[in-house]
Amino acid sequence: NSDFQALITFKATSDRSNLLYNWSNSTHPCSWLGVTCNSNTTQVTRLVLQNLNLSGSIQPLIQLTHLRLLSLKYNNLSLLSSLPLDFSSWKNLKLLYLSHNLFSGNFPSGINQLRRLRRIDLSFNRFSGDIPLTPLGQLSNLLTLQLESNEFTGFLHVSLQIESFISLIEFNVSNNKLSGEIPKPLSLFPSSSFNRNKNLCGKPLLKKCVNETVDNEDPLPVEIPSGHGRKKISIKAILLILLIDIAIVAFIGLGIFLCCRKIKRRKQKREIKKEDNELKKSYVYEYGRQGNEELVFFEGSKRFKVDELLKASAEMLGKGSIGTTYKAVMDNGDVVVVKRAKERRKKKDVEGLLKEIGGLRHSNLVSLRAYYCSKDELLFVYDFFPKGSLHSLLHGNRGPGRTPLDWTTRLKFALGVAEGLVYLHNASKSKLSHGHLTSSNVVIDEEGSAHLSDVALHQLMVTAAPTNTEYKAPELMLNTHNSRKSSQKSDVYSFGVILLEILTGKMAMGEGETSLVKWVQSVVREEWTSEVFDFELLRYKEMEEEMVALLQVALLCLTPTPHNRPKISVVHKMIKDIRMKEWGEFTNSPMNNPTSDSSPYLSEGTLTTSS
Ligand SMILES: Nc1ncnc2c1ncn2[C@@H]1O[C@H](COP(=O)(O)OP(=O)(O)OP(=O)(O)O)[C@@H](O)[C@H]1O
Repeated sequence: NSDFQALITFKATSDRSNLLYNWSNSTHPCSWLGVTCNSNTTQVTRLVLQNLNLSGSIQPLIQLTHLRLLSLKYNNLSLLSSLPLDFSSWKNLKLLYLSHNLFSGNFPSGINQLRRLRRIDLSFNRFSGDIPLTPLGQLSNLLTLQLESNEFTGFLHVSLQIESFISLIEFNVSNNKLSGEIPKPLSLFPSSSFNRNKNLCGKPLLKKCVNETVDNEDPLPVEIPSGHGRKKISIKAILLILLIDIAIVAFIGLGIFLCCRKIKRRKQKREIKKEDNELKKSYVYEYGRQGNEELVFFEGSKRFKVDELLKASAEMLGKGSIGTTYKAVMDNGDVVVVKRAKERRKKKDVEGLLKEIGGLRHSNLVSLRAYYCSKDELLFVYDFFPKGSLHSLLHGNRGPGRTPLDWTTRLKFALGVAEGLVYLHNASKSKLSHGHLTSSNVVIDEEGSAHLSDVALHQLMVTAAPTNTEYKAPELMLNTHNSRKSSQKSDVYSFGVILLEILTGKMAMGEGETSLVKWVQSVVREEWTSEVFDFELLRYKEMEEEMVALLQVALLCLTPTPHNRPKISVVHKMIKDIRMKEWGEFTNSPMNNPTSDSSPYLSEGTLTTSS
């Protein structure tokens, strides 16, 4: 086996202190210190040999083509002779940690071909020469690039044609010998990323760059013939004319773009208005024709008449599998959500279950305030939650300007949803279940608490089935005859999917062909657990244990057979146990303090108990 042969050669040349004493023929190489293999124990996938006084060359390890993690931190490894390092054979490598060694020479070649790379740490070595930033910028999965405390020279050149370093969250080239201006894509990193480079200048460093182009007479005047003989136009003037031309074209383009957008928006508004009118019309029609149907309110709600609801200005929030949801602002300022079901039902068939649903009261549920059921119309009235859904907080506006969701807030959402479900599952003898738990059916209040909406609504419907199959438990997918019959155990499965969304920041449908559930399960199987977490969570390194614990809870909820899936009360307890500190402290979360100008990330500090 070439992998094992490579390990033996490496030990022979590098382990002079014989600290790799169990690397012997009497045991299988996959059980050797620091070695992890694939499932058929034929190839090495991880090699972690830190602080083992290893010296000499890593050349033999280049053979390990299935490596995903290589960490050789804190050794005395270097290059033998003047052989250049070529890492291009490590096609599967995701994490590369070579810091605190004696590597020298140019930046190892072939790194920019390792498309799966997420972290590169070459810090505290003696690498010299240029940093090939433009090729490295094409590594679209790269999260960290640590090159500090080496002897790199030259300019930090980044090609602007490509969206360089779009994924990078940590970058450090401090304490090198770099010079010139820091390019724009990198200037967003803190000054600590660039400090101690004598000749580096520009943002974020305080040192301004002095324009080195000499402003003397134009060295190369260009002669252009004119009607009156020859006139000299400088290169500067030509550039200026070109720039003005480009600006005019851009201006016209922008004008056209804005016009198109305005027309499109007007069209959308007209469509929404049409839908609103439709809603109003149907009320008028019903009310006018039958005259005897009214909204049925549940205990504790402020009451109003259907015609008051009619006068309200309505805005469509979205269309779901049940029907269309509107936000309605009444004349007295009251704001409610009206859900208009696609399906018509006879009042006698639904009022029993609706009474049960209307009687549910819990701080993590959206209470049904009222319903309206006539021959042609079925409406549900709820309170309005201005912060919107968990889905929009997690996945909305993922571009620049997004406010990241900190870990504590996410953990609080998870606990809130679990608490709502525990209440729901124990609220009645009829063993109510939610039936369509998704992140868009979890809305968030002003205090940052999660509330389950659309509770049990699908159980009222005959034809409308939940469309988002990503949340459906396997037993609902397989049993077509009974596929609409959700259960408390299928709620637990859907909750598992929501937990994965909270942890990964990815949508349930996943990317490409693979659903989120399948993707997470495959990554975890390959022991890349921490790789699944949302990059917004990567800065909470000290809380990774809590994330891993919540991931384990999520995977338990996703157990394929309902019989082996835990009850929600067990799941709730497990989430509660993740953080042993008082959960009451969550009220300090920045979600609850919108006036706080501190970064959301700082909220983690508020968790330390005073005791
Ligand atoms: N009480 C509420 N307050 C604020 N927003 C709400 C409320 N109820 C629902 N919404 C939002 O309105 C939008 C439309 O909701 P709707 O339930 O009709 O569809 P959906 O949740 O996207 O789809 P489906 O329920 O079929 O999965 C969603 O973005 C949802 O988060």
